[in-house]
Amino acid sequence: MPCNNGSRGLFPARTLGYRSHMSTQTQQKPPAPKPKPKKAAAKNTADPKQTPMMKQYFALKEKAQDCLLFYRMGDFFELFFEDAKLASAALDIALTSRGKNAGESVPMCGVPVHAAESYLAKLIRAGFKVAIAEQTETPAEAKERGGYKALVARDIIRFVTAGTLTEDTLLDARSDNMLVAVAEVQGQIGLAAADISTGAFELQMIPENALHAEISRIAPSEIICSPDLAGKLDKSTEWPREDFDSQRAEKRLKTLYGVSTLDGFGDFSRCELAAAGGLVRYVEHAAQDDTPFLQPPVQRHPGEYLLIDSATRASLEIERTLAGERKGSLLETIDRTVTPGGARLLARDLAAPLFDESPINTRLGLVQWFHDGPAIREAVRSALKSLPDISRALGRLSSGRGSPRDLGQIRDGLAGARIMREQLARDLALPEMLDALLPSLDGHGEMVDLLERALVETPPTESSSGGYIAQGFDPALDDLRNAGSDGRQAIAALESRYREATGINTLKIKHNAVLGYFVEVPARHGDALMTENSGFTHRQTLAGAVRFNSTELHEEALRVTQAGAHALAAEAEHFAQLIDRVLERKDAIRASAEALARIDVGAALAERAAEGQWCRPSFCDGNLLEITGGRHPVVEQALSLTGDPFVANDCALSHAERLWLVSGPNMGGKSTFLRQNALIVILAQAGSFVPAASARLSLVDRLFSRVGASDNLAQGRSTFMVEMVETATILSQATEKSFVILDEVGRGTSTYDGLALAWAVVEAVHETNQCRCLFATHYHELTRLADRLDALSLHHVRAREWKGDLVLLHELAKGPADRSYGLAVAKLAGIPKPVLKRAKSVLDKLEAGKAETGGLAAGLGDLPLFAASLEDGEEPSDALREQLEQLDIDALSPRDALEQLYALKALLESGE
Ligand SMILES: Nc1ncnc2c1ncn2[C@@H]1O[C@H](COP(=O)(O)OP(=O)(O)OP(=O)(O)O)[C@@H](O)[C@H]1O
Repeated sequence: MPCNNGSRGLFPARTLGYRSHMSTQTQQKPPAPKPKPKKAAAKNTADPKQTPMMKQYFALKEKAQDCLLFYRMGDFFELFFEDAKLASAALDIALTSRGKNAGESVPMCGVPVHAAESYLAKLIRAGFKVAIAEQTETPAEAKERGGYKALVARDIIRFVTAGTLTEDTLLDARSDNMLVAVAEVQGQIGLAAADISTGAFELQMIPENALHAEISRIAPSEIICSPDLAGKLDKSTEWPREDFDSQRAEKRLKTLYGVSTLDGFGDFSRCELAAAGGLVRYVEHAAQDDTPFLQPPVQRHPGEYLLIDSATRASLEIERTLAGERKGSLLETIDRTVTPGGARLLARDLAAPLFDESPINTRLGLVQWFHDGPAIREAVRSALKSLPDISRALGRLSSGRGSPRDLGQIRDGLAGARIMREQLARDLALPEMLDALLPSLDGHGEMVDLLERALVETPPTESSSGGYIAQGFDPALDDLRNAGSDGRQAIAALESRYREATGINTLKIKHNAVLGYFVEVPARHGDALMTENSGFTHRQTLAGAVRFNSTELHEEALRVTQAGAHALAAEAEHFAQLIDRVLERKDAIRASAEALARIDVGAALAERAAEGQWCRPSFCDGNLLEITGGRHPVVEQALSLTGDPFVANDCALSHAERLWLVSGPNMGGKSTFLRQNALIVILAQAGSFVPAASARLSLVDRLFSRVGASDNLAQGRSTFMVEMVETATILSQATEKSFVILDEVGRGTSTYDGLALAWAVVEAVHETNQCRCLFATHYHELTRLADRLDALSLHHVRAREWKGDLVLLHELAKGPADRSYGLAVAKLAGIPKPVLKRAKSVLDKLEAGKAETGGLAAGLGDLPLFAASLEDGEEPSDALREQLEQLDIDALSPRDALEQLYALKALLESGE
């Protein structure tokens, strides 16, 4: 039975030699993680008559826990029991059965080994995890060990999970693939995030209320956490608490990086260490104790970034639309990167805009340089296009899953980087960012030369068949190859000689995997070669042909196969040495990859800016947001497909005019205006030009967006409840430096309740949070607030009725809207005429009533302001509270404490 010893993908070259190492490692492993029975596992029914194979299967399944078990049998990975049912349904492949267990037939399905990656991709995407059980010895070894009937030993060589992938075919080239681990130590939360495919690794300590926002920024493929946190995190996998122990974690990290102290990487808190330790252990487990490829951890400080909570992130459709699509998102609209590394970096930048002017300006300087130099931009972008993804090639090589093609990619990527450096260095006035990046594009000369000499031009993705070491690199290898080809020529010559000698023109020398080389003649000539002195030995008779061997053929064949085997071994040795050489320089290679990605992002943003006539934003102190001619990039792009122009609008917020109340008809463009300003803030702080004629802003620390109730954000909770939860978050967290967009707060409930809430929220934002805010509303009554709130001003989107039809101008103007145009919009939408007519008569009645009673907001005229009413509410004295405040608990003996409790209780009952 062949054992795959290819060098890439799921089947690292270590499958066989790995055995002893694995068995010792397996014994040392900490207790297996508690299974999370997300998907049903195979049912292990004890059956006294179980075959040895079934016993082995169940032992492996026990180890695989909540993963589907791919059990290697010959050229197939087989799945049994529940696993087979789940996989056959998910993969749409036939479910069969094999033998019996506990009297019932065993469901089974299988996938061919050579196509396993594509099936795996499907399963992982469907949310499964898969354990790969390989044969760890050959049938011959098994026979030697345990006699004729011995079962081939198998073991799990890898757990394939969404967060621990490295294979090209299983990953999206343009997105990071993040694994997150969360740990809690003494009430503090640590978060570790890593992309195993590139080795990126970051740690941070975060307040619990920022955890979800951070997870939504990272958008991980997989989350693991200790059992006590499992309830707090959706879609997470529990992992044993001991792996999150901070002391063990520290040791694990020191071993991983071969250092005696972690001080050189940062001053990590216990919770950060715990999270990092859990993550490293999980990755080690997934790769069955292979050392994970992880860069030294980078410490992240939340204060360095613009904070965006998950609801805001979702509603602004930054990386994905509300429907979960990349298409239609801000990212898709601005992404002009030409390399996968650049695309991933742009997504990261956009997910975490900065809160520090200096690095933003450094990024903007790069964009500006490419913006102002279309020729160099074009040249750089076309050079980048042809470069391979070095980060991921390096990731695969580091994790032992590399192929000769990955070495070729490193060679081509670094050669390209060197040329790019030469090209860029010709310019004397480089921006600060390029000055800093250029040195890391070079310095690999010797290694690139080596790879150029050693590898063929297009190395294969499989190392097992050889053929990737270039001719002339190793004379001994060339000799072996020559010996092989001499042998093959000699065999060809032998064929002609035999034809002549036997007079059989149809005689052929052929080769197959079972017999090796043999002489074949049609059946009718078989007898002629059967004679004793013919020099041929009979091997096989088929229906139409007879096959023979000969001493000469045997000798030549031996020469060919031996030379071939030696050549393969020589290539494998070179392969291992070349990988070592590359890994010696992995930090420098990674720096080159990062520099290329940054250059790609800079040039891509410049390209986008030039395409859309975007401007460079500038920053100032205070609380300003001054945009002239601002546009919504996604809506503008959508409109351009139909040829409709986008109407640009200005926004001018400052501390003295920090709250704009925007009213106007439905479909008038209120939401678009609100969102475009939020997107401009994100783009600016991410270091991009922005879709506007000019933009000046003071840095925003937190961005909040609360979208209209009809926008279908709510899933699981009622729409109004979601609206209120999000509004509550804004009111409790927005600071003077924040920017808030509130779209139709209060719409999701009865008119009176809605208006009352909207009213109170506007007052609170104005008086307490004092942040910059755009507030869109249909409650005309709110305009009265302009009289009492100094920093609130009124604006509306313009519309006109022309010949009975509504014309939406999408243009923002000062002052309140004159009317709501609700019926006119309904007409536009095609509401039947009788319904419209009826609505009109109801409206007339309502308006007549409003004139009599003063309308919905009658009686609000003498309502005290929000802040004033708060003060009123806080005033009454409270003896109980006062007495409690005076208590010095630390100074109390237990007896005194009890007495105090009695006294407090008595006070409460006295009603004072
Ligand atoms: N500035 C603009 N220029 C051109 N078209 C625009 C502009 N703003 C909005 N639109 C168009 O109008 C549509 C509706 O805009 P939007 O959703 O912002 O209106 P709205 O006032 O918030 O409506 P509602 O009150 O019903 O929520 C957009 O999808 C877009 O097609």
